[in-house]
Amino acid sequence: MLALGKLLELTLAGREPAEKTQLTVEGVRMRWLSEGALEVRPPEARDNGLDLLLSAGIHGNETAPIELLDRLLHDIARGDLKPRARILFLFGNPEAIRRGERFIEQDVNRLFNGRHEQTSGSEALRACELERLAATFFSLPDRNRLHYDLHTAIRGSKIEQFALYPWKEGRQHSRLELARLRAAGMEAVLLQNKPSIVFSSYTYDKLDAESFTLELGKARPFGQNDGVNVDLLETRLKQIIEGTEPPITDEGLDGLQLFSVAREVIKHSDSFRLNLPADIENFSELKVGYVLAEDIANTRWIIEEKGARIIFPNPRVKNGLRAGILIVPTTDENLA
Ligand SMILES: O=C(O)CCC(=O)N[C@@H](CCC(=O)O)C(=O)O
Ligand SMILES: [Zn+2]
Repeated sequence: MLALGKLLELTLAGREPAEKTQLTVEGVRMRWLSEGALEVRPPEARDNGLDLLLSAGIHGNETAPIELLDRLLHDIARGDLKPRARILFLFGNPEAIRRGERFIEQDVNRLFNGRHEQTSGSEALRACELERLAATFFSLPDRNRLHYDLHTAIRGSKIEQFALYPWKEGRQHSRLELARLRAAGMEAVLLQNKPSIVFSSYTYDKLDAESFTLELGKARPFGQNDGVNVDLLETRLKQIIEGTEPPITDEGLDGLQLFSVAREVIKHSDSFRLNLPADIENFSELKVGYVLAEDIANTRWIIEEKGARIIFPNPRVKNGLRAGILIVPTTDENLA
């Protein structure tokens, strides 16, 4: 296998490769761009016009998605997977990956869409670099742009695999992309309804990609991901990469559950208290009238929405950040 196929090993060791560019026997060019960043380019005659950004390890302890990208890269470097798409592989937070932590000082996935400019430190610099790498990658005209930012969650979930679809004023969510996600094993999609500071929102909003955060299961250390079944996603990604994806029909979404955001629960102060059991699962339902959280000056978050569910509850986030998302079921009537 070509040495550049070992991007994860290089990243874990904090090493630069001796050769920055390598060619597979099929003429696929692999180019190391920066720590945890590698571009794959098919020979021009095989290029099908898709630019695919695959990122993982934006949170360093979410290892199943990192292992998945590592397998895809190995296959490409060995010549077993023959890309027709241009691909950018990104391991988001190398230092956090080395330490097995979600982040070191700041959550990188709260530093996009300009947020990194309002702060300092190595993770702000990394967010800036990830924006630059993505912007350069998605700068070629007349190409299809697709970004999957792969994650696993802190807690268990009533719905194991789901996607979050960013929002942009005047842009409709694509039914075709949702059908593709369904085929890739996603059981639900949260349709966002306002701007956000996560990586997928940056590439959706600023770079015109079809972008998604994908949640694939529960976060575990390297080598302990048997419980995270990414078979359907892995198969679909290989088909997308090789240009052999079965045609997606835009008719039924085949049971894909759709949700919209009712409210983001923001932690405003150190007095913030979340009234949920520590082991509550994502997508747990909350009854109308339930006092979900309390914060400074007797402010209370009370459930008003029928059918409300909670995802990503986390009272330990920094003040000013999202400590959970309240979601409600929605329909497919506004899809393009
Ligand atoms: O389990 C959790 O609480 C967080 C899992 C995770 O990292 N999710 C992403 C979602 C990004 C998005 O909103 O699109 C995150 O919180 O950064
Ligand atoms: Zn994550």
